[in-house]
Amino acid sequence: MTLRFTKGHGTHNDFVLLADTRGDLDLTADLVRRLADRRGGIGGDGVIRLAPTAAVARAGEEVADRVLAEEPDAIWFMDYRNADGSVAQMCGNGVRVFAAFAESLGLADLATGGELALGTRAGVRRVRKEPDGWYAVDMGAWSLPGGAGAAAQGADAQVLVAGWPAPRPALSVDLGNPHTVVALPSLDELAAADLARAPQVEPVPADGTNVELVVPLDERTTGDGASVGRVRMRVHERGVGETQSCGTGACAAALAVRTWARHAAGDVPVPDVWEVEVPGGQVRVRVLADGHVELAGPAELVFTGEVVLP
Ligand SMILES: N[C@@H](CCC[C@H](N)C(=O)O)C(=O)O
Repeated sequence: MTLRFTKGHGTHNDFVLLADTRGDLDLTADLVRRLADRRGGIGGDGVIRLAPTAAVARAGEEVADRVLAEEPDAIWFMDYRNADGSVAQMCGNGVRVFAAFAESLGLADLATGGELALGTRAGVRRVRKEPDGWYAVDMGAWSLPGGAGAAAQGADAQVLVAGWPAPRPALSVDLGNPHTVVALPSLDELAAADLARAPQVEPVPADGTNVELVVPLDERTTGDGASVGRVRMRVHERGVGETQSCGTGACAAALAVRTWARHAAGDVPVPDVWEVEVPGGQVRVRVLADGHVELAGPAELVFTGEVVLP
């Protein structure tokens, strides 16, 4: 049997995309691992199945029922799997690439100012295309699981990266999927960090976490006088390892740095727009007034092919 696929990426966070428009593909963890394998398969940080939201609901995922109740137009669902075969709730770069994939299949038209509402395990996500070709996603509500106490302290966890003499304080941020963000004092330390092994997080998160190492950079001022925050980050993704980018991680990084800046600055306003540099490029994070956060960045489809399944 052969399976058609498309390979795509968002700032080099790369995915194998499968168009399961009838919703009958049995995407087992073993199949995901084989497709994502960089030597024996196609290779990717994750596998994305585009399936009818109704089919995902029929398969027993209650979140798909909630998606359709909230937004009946969200007829397509992003079934996201990490490279190790585990299921993840959300993928920010993946949503943008999913939108580009849906356009390529004729399932969405974003060129004329339209919007694509899609289902994910973290709820409905809405994507629009900007004039420069970037995709902007309303990533929904974010939160600090540690609450106001963690915001005031700047930390509710500790992270130990291999080779560090001691753990460092870290802030948990929820983007529909879990993140733990650690500030480093210099770009040299960021570059030197050993992310080949999974960082140790305390308290140990029940469902694992994605870990972002961040260095806040100087703000820049735009032509109209607005301040834009800047952050550089590296990420170790749950279920994958170090990746070149992570969209939900970029949002978590910007939100953590903004939280730290707010507490350090007292009443001085902090930027709502943040440019996040990742090894694979740059994305933009905008903190919205309604408690949501928006992620914008590129999405590329690279090639299509067929894989032979045993
Ligand atoms: N790369 C993603 C996040 C993918 C899921 C993550 N590894 C998890 O398990 O939560 C992104 O761009 O957000």
